[in-house]
Amino acid sequence: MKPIEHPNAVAAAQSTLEKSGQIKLQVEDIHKCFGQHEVLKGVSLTAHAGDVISIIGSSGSGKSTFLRCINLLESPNSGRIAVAGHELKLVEDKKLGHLKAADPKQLAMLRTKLAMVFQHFNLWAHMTVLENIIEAPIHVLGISKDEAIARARKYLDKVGLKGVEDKYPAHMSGGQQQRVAIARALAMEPEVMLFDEPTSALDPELVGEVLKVMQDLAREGRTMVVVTHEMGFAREVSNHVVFLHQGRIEEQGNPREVLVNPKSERLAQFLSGRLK
Ligand SMILES: Nc1ncnc2c1ncn2[C@@H]1O[C@H](COP(=O)(O)OP(=O)(O)OP(=O)(O)O)[C@@H](O)[C@H]1O
Repeated sequence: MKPIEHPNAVAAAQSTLEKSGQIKLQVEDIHKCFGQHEVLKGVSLTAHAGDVISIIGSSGSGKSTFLRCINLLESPNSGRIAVAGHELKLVEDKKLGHLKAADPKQLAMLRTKLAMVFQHFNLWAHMTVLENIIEAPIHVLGISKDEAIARARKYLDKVGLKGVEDKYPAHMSGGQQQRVAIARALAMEPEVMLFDEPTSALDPELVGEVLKVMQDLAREGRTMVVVTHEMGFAREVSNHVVFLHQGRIEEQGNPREVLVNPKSERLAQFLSGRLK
């Protein structure tokens, strides 16, 4: 793994990244404890442009915590994070014993490049679909309202939801709400999309419509990191699978190798009965 560049060498980092095939996300040696419980024991990940990385593992193995550490929704105890060549400058919060962003503005900027799609959609109930989507592009990216509305329409169209701009989330199915959440993430035009179990809260009959949208995004060359229990998605759509076990990467690689011929006994056990 190439060393992550220091933030004050951003220009140099960008030229290095261009040469090295556009690394969009580089996360190195993340450790995370909740009290005495060490949930992540040194997890690293590199996503190049167009990679679709599935993170799989048993319940409690640390998948969501790892994803949340990438955008600092959880604060890691140690580790390094770089997005599109910009390393996030982290300093130790001595009182709390974990890392925090040295510069909140840099964190805000990096978060615009990392859009997150949550298990429970996290749409604002008091806002219409359109308002949900245009809020961050206007207030965080600073684009005009007209441009934000144009983006919202474009990405609603992409997720197969035309004409729903004025609806409220409560009047939509879970699958539709999740597709709105994906459109909202797309409207930030991020470098990397992070998905935290995006279909786990859906009724089984609604899972397919969300997976189809994610498959289309993958085909378009979007860079995606997906925590998932959908082994079909991991096998058919992703180009890299990471199997987490008790906070460590137990095995990773090409889905056809990892999921069809696992080397690790634990992975074989995890997969038995899950692969159809
Ligand atoms: N905020 C928190 N405070 C204390 N412990 C936490 C917190 N968040 C997660 N944990 C613990 O960390 C461990 C890993 O949780 P995490 O949600 O990352 O696992 P997961 O692999 O995503 O599981 P699942 O597939 O069930 O979502 C679990 O033991 C969980 O109880």
